[in-house]
Amino acid sequence: MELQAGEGRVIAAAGLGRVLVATAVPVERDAVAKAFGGFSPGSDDESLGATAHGWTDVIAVGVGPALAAASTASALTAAALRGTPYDLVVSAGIGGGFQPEAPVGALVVADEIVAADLGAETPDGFVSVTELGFGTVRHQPPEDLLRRVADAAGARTGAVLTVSTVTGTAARATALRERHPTALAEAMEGFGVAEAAGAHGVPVLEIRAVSNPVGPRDRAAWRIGDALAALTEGFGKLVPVLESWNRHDQ
Ligand SMILES: O=C(O)c1cccc(C(=O)CC[C@H]2O[C@@H](n3cnc4c(=O)[nH]cnc43)[C@H](O)[C@@H]2O)c1
Repeated sequence: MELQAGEGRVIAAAGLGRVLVATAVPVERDAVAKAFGGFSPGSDDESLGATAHGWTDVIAVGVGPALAAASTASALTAAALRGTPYDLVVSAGIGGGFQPEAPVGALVVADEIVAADLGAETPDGFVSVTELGFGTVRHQPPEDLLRRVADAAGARTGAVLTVSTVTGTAARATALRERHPTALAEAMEGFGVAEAAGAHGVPVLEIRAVSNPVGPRDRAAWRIGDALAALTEGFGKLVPVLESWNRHDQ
């Protein structure tokens, strides 16, 4: 069914969920929006660059966990104040893939969203803020939904790490994998988006298309165009899953 801008409220009223997709940068936002048939006029929130697709808004929230958290929280609050709250938040974009499990061009759906460098270095190694007694370093997407999304999109599932510094050495890639053996990808926004969603009591997913291997810095190895194409193709396949998702499925 082709939806026009503005129909989101009607659909939400009928019980289907409203979805906020948060990418870091506009080129990722546009790649996701393409899967929904491109932009529709009548954005719900022009100041945040939101683009209405009936039941889904796709916005660029900025690079890094702090800006992503602040922008996502603003969008969630604005929607709630309008009386059209979101039922699901999806952090999406390109990311680094741990080799060989997540090759360039692969799609990864997070079964855990982990803040991998939020903690303290000690003589005995890294200690997370949770181990230090402060807050959480992980968010758990709804199991049933993430499996349905991954199956539909042909994606791998595993932990997606959020880092503030892009990994640039083999030693750091190895250290991350030792601490997080199920990690398939790293990126810079997922945990921030998840913290905002958690503060609003809204479930979260993270979907990453692999643009580069996690490891020694090699700009020539980036395949951003391929990753953006994979993002569009993946979202195209999972639109029906999101369309039928309902917060009562949680
Ligand atoms: O300068 C570098 O070596 C470098 C390598 C990979 C990515 C970057 C970025 O500045 C992109 C940050 C942007 O893209 C996401 N992203 C893509 N690949 C990775 C990665 O390997 N590790 C972390 N983040 C990545 C990220 O979510 C940001 O939105 C620079």
